[in-house]
Amino acid sequence: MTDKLKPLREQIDSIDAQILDLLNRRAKVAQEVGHVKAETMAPVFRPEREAQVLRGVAERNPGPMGDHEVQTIFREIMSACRSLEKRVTVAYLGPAGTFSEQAVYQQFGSAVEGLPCASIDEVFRATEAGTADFGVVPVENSSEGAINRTLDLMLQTSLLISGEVSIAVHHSLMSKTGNMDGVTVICAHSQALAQCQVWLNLNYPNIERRAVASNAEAARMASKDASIAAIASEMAGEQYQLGVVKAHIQDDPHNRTRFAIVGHLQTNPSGQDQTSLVLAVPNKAGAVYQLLAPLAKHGVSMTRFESRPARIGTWEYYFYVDIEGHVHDAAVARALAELQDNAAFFKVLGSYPLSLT
Ligand SMILES: O=C(O)C(=O)C[C@]1(C(=O)O)C=C[C@@H](O)C=C1
Repeated sequence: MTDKLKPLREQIDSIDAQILDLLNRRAKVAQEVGHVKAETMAPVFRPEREAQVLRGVAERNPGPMGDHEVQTIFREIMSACRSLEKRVTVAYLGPAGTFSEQAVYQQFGSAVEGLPCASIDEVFRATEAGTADFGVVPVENSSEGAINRTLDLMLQTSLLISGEVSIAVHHSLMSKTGNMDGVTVICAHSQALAQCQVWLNLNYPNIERRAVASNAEAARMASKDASIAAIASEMAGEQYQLGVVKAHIQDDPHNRTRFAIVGHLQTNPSGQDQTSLVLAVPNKAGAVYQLLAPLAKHGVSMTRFESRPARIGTWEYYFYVDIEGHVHDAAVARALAELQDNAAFFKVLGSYPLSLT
């Protein structure tokens, strides 16, 4: 056994030495890129370039390593190289251990400075003020729909969307002891309580449910008090040393949340992009149909259409629309110019690479 292992491990050692050498050669080139960018004040984080690199390695991957695993490794390599140019600070809805934090690492890799914020409003404020280079905010959940606060803030902000991330959301019921003995209340964010309501009605119909600021806050509370159980990610549970009563209790096994990366950056085309808009029309028959007609005329696909009541009285609704393509694509530019002419309100929230997952 050991005789057979020894030469194989020697091969691995030799390959590791080559990988290490290549990684550092890549890092030195990234440092040079950093110097060029510093001279021209160019942005360090380039989402379109990172998306192209990650798509490229998956396309060229001969296996046996899976495409997702290869992309995860290259995401970390770019994160480490980027941090040699500048360590990017990213604000998110905290505390640490939330799905928002997971979204930060999924987009930026682990060589990033996370800035946990108490609310979605604060994520926008910190990014607008430059305390953080970027912010990560939840946009919609596959079972609960839009995150209305984010949509409302998108309307007012000067920030642009520069990327999106989709996270699989798995909730676990956890407590200090790992069982429900003596538990009188189950705490979680209201969204998580809603996403687990069928399971909770079946299994713990008589235990009080209490909405708190975040799932991570629920986990922190449960770590201090044995009468409290929390619904949170297992990552949050580990952080607060909770025992798992039952894993994956969300009603929809495919539950996902989509997050937007917001910042001051205008992202260049990556080849596979999406553009987010907010629109409003005068309140008359056929207005929405007319408004969207230029998209069909120029062959631009709409991938999302969401309405929010306007609370200022002038128009009835704001429409949040995602379309395929980048504002710099000729067909998209033509469609948007015509669309803007018919709209009572028109705002481009940003063009950015489609998320990998
Ligand atoms: O190509 C660049 O602009 C780089 O800075 C290099 C690099 C990389 O490591 O590949 C790092 C950071 C950017 O976000 C994109 C790519």
